[in-house]
Amino acid sequence: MSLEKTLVILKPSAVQRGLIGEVTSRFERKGLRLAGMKMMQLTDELLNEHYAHLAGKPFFQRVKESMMACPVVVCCYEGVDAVQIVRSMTGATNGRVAIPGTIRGDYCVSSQENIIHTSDSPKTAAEEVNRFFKPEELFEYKQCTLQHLYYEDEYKLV
Ligand SMILES: Nc1ncnc2c1ncn2[C@@H]1O[C@H](COP(=O)(O)OP(=O)(O)OP(=O)(O)O)[C@@H](O)[C@H]1O
Repeated sequence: MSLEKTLVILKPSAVQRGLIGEVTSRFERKGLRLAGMKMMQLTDELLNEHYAHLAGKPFFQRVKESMMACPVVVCCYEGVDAVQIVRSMTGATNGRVAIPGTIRGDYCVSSQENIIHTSDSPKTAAEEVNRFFKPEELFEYKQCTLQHLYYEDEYKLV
């Protein structure tokens, strides 16, 4: 168990279909804490870095163009084992085979337009959070003035 930060990108398919609230509410309901969130237009340069592992694939250019179709919403979530939790809530790459109950399983029928990107390991998550957010853009919950909302017992409020 470790306290982790992980990156979620609400892709143009989520933005254009008006699914931002639906998807982010799932992570909030689960109990993950939103540490950072912003809308941004991705660039070819940033996507070459982010999707470097896809560089040899026939769909690489098409995926990059899809990711630049409109601004995306980039989120950083924090929680114990957050990387694995978010990844399991995401579901398989192809929305047609992703299990119902997962985000891709519930909201898409495509491999490419699959609603969200989520970091796939703690190492990748650390790199991706660093790629998309400056440290000052992330809220540190340990400085939260309302920590009793999460840890009432430690604050002797119950
Ligand atoms: N066969 C394919 N056809 C079209 N697009 C694809 C295909 N495979 C992957 N992609 C696109 O490239 C993205 C990255 O592919 P990857 O293999 O890293 O999948 P993933 O880890 O499930 O997705 P992500 O990294 O976005 O969370 C996918 O999310 C999808 O948008």
